[in-house]
Amino acid sequence: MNGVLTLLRRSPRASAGVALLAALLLLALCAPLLTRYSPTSQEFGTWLKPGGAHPLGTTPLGQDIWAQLVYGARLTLLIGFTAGLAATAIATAVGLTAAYFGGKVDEALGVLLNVFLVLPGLPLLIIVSAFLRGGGVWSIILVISLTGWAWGARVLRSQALALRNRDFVHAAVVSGEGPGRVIFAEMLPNLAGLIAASFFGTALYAVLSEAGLAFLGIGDVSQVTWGTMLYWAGAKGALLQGAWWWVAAPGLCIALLGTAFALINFGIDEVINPRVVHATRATQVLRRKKTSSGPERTGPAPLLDIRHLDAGYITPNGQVRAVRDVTLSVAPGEFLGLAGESGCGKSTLAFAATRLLDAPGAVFGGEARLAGQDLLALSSEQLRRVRWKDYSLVFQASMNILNPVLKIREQVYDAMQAHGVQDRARLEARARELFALVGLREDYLGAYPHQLSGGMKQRVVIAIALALEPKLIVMDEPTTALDVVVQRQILQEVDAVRRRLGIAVVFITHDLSLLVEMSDRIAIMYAGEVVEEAPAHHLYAQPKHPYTRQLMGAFPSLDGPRERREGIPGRPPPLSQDIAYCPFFERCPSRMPGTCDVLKPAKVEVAPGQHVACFLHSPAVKEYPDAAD
Ligand SMILES: Nc1ncnc2c1ncn2[C@@H]1O[C@H](COP(=O)(O)OP(=O)(O)OP(=O)(O)O)[C@@H](O)[C@H]1O
Repeated sequence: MNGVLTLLRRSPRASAGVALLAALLLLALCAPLLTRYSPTSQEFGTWLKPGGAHPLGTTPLGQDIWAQLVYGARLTLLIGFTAGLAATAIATAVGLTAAYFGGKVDEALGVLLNVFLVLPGLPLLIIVSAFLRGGGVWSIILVISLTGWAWGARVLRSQALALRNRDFVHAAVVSGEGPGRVIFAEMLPNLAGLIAASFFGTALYAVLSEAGLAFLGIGDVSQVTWGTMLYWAGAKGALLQGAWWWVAAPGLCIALLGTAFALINFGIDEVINPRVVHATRATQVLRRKKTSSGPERTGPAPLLDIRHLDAGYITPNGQVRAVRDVTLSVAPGEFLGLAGESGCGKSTLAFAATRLLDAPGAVFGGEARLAGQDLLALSSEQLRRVRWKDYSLVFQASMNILNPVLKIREQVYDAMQAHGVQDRARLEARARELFALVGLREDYLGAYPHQLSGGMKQRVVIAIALALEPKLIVMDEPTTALDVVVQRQILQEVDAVRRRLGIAVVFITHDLSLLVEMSDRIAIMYAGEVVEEAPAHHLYAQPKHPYTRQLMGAFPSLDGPRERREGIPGRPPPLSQDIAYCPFFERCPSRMPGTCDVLKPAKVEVAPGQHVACFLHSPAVKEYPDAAD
């Protein structure tokens, strides 16, 4: 309803179209009030001129033309609306199914679509209606619906394809919502304007097709429609007899109806296009959790256990191995920070381990276990059940997962509903509780995403990620787009919540000083490998890997005077090549030619919980203690 009001307010064309359509609808509905005569009765004089009891005269069969016009409006509008609805329903179903499923489904539907698009409209209509002759007005509706859906389907498919790649749709998929729910609850509302425009476009096509078919004498010409009026006027030589009004009246009505549909169609386009252009947003949520024990770790059994994970991208120029033989684990309730320069593979690691790496991304080998369950071996249905409930993920562009046309409340409900919580009172209570947890006022539940600031949307996404109390949340630079103060506030709240609920967090960022403050343990990645991992305070006080040291040096210290910081000279090796030696060799100030550029250092435990992959700390170089410290 709000949408219709907005349309009328913003578009004078749509208002004019709606007014015209309303007038024609009134004509059809009030037919018995507008004439005393039946449209089919033949009781009057023939070829009477307009005037007196017959405002539009009579036909050569003695029928009242005005009565035919007002009653004819009923069937004409019925055909327009019903065929428009049916064709739009087919177009929407085909367009969205093709876009959502993609691949072979899209190809098959694309072939069907192209066949219907290249078949010439009128001949097709004539052939199909010849087959369905005798079915009365419903066969005409069927013919028009079957021949009129393809254009709408093509437009809807291309828009739905763009929508399918939007973050909020990805987030809905990974949060466990089934295809039906994603299509109808997430994608469809965003296509409402386009679907409405498609409906009015198809209704216009239906009215014109009916008139064309009727004029050619195809279909049931005993029915009274504006089209069959034209047919009889032509067949009886109305123009030759000088009865031009018999042709003009239905012709004008068809033109007015067509104009009304076209105006509404234009109006919708006018209003929805800018919205489509401006509708952007950011935030992604997923989840994950894991358990298993790694040989290098002592203490509690890990929740997330990544072993020898190899992942990356398949490009036309070969494989990019962005994650190389990574073994990493996270204990229940632990805050693990993952740091490293841009492009070192942090996001790829998070995506690969949580089964979110889409093509051209691929996992080449290894394991990622969550509470003992091998995530990489799960079917999509099993995965759907695990995500959201057991683990969630908050991504860099975290505001994008919020659907612009749904209220925040529905989006907070969605994840819970997808996992079986249906009771409205429970949903509402939980939503309020979550908002309190992330420091948002409850009344924002009733707002739309555009009414919230970036920081607030970020909190909403984090609230959604917490909705089912997952055991693990992976956060990939979740606050990068926000200012430092908001960033810190949000992180402090996340930390407080995870401590209270015992949730483990994997936190990815470039900002090592932030990690040192927040994390229990930190893993440093370089060129796709984890080169050092250690308890946060240990890493801060005693970084062992030359890369970690340089990375520390590139950030301001937590205390002490302000001073100029230098970046790390040089660049990491390209991840498209094999690196059978220390990947940091070229940039390392302590490199040992003949060793570091020939062999790969294994990870060794240099202090409790501190593992380093560097020959400076391997037994072979223990004789160079000075170099190691
Ligand atoms: N779609 C892709 N196709 C090919 N290579 C890719 C693709 N996406 C990422 N890469 C490459 O994979 C490597 C790792 O990228 P990734 O985004 O995981 O790094 P990151 O450490 O998370 O970086 P950032 O901190 O900038 O997000 C980079 O070298 C990047 O160029």
